[in-house]
Amino acid sequence: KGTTREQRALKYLKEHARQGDPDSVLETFDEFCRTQEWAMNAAEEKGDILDEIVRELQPTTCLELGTYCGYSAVRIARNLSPSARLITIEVNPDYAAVAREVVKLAGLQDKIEVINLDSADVIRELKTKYDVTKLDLVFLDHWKYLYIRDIKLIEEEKLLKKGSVVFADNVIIPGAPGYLEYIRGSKNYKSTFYSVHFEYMDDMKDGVEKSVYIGDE
Ligand SMILES: COCc1ccccc1-c1cc(O)c2[nH]cnc(=O)c2c1
Ligand SMILES: [Mg+2]
Repeated sequence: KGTTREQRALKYLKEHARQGDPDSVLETFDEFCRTQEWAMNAAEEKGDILDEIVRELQPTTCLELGTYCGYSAVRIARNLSPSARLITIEVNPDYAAVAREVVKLAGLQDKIEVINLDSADVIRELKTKYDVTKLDLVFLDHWKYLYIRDIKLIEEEKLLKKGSVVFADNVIIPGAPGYLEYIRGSKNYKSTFYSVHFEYMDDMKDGVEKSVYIGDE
């Protein structure tokens, strides 16, 4: 058809969602994934846990690795306080382009910055180029073998503080064994595993891991 799945999803959102209404964008995206085409959104049970974390933590500075079409970026940002910000990194230019449109459709372009670069390169520049001092929330949802690389980089950059939350998707499917071993073995985190359904699949189980940073600042 010449269009990509992500472009078809965006078209559906533009035709069916209410402009400027994040809840409508998310509901419409869920409807698309349930009725038209599956997409790898941190939705349903995963999204509910994410909502709970954001509402309880009330983070000021959030970092998401793996924007895809912007579903979880909108899900996070819709619950942020007025001055709070989300930086989301997407290495794939086609995904980043769609995500920027979805963020605009939700009316959240003032809270969300989509960066189309490699996550490691951006993490190294968060303090100098992106005016970040500390990260209150990190959401890992990009390539699973990069979770451990990037969390170590975030620690090296001293971007976490006591109480910062690192939330990781897909720790069962596709799985992030190295990351789980690392984070659960580290004295600097208190980790909790949640068994959840895989997005939009009632007969498949996945897992998400919530880790609270308790280490030295
Ligand atoms: C394109 O693969 C889709 C797929 C197929 C089978 C199993 C898992 C996944 C999957 C699920 C997710 O939530 C994901 N989240 C972020 N980056 C991913 O690559 C990713 C992959
Ligand atoms: Mg995921």
